[in-house]
Amino acid sequence: MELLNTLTMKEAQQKLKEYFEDIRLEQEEISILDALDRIIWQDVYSTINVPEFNRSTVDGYAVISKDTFGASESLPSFLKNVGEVEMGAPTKITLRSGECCYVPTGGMLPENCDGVVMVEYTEVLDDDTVCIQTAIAPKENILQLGEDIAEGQVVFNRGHKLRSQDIGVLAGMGLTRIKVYRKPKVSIISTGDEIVSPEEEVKPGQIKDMNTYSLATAVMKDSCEVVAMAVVKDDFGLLEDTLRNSMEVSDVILVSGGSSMGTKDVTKDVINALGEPGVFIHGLAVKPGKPTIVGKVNNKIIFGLPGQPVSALVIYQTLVRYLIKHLYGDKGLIPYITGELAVNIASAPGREHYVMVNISQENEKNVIFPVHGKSGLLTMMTKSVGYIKIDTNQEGLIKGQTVKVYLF
Ligand SMILES: Nc1nc2c(c(=O)[nH]1)N[C@H]1C(S)=C(S)[C@@H](COP(=O)(O)OP(=O)(O)OC[C@H]3O[C@@H](n4cnc5c(N)ncnc54)[C@H](O)[C@@H]3O)O[C@H]1N2
Ligand code: MOO
Repeated sequence: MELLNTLTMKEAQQKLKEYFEDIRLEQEEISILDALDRIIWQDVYSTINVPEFNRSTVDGYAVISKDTFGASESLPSFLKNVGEVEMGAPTKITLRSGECCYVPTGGMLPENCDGVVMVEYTEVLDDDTVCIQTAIAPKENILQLGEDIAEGQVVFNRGHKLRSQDIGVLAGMGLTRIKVYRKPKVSIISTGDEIVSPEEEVKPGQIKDMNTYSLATAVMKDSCEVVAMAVVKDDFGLLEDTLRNSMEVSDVILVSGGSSMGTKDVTKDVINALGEPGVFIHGLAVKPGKPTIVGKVNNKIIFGLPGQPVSALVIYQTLVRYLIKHLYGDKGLIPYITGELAVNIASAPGREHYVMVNISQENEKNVIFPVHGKSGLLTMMTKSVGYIKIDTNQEGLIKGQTVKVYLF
């Protein structure tokens, strides 16, 4: 019997990169309101300064900071009040030594002003005189022209994934449309004679489909477009037809089930029948997820994920996501947090283990608890916040050891 020729996860990622080096997504231009979590296509330069004028960050009196040096509540400085800055309008005031003027938060600073004293530290003595009860340093309580973004500056690099704060900055630079990578189009196919739709009643031996739903939503979360979903019986011809149709409309196809060594596990043979180069990975030295398949046909990427719901999602997170990020040039690192293991965790060397975990916070420390279970039991993942990795050659991890938790 053929044995799975297992690669480490790193080797598999490397191989994926080699096979798909030539596949790139095109760009599209979209409104920034639709751009959350999308990946920037080209470096973004600012054509303006932000802010576009020197402005105050407090409600107070615009001053020449030197005029306040040495001032205190008991020994205040007295400055001549020469007027008021209007919000949202330019000011013509130019301060001379010994003068001040009222400026609201965000208001334009008068010429020569290099700081603002908060109103709390001032007292208006009469129409002409303001008593300053504190000293301020040069540049205190002001934002200078271009201090946030300078004209001509590269604000975002190609490959950056847009977050809400980034979209705010784009708006601040006057950009309401942005070029991003087109979303990868993904088809999700679940195989198995036993799989029925969640709305259907199950007969003995049948189960309700989980993988289509968990994988489709995982893919959406990674800024991909789900173009087709199908449940297919374990039948060579049916799966071949479904895959052929999916290849017409998708960049990536995720098949779950039928990846192992059973007589009805046909995913690998079907991918090979579709064309060259066909399957180039079958078997990973990981747990869960050992029978994973990856193939390439006509520049389309086909994953054969293990049918077990946990294995399918774990391989999605560790391998499929790696490829998706590569496709759209996302340079973002996979975030993790660290914590201390609450207990020993055993592991057999030879495979990289992914152990689901939960976190509790004790004495301001993250304490990490494993959530054990079989890879057919998806609630193992619903009870967890992420997973830790145990290296291929490690025999386990020890209580108290610091570990990285990759969050879902
Ligand atoms: N002789 C061997 N048997 C198995 C091996 C092996 O190396 N040698 N590997 C085991 C491992 S590890 C896994 S994981 C599974 C993978 O099996 P398949 O990819 O062939 O998947 P199926 O047999 O079709 O299904 C496995 C299991 O998952 C359930 N399933 C499938 N699809 C769905 C779905 N869409 N929603 C919910 N649950 C699903 C299915 O009913 C099965 O219970 O192979 C082991 N065997
Ligand atoms: O490794 Mo399989 O992927 O768990 O049950």
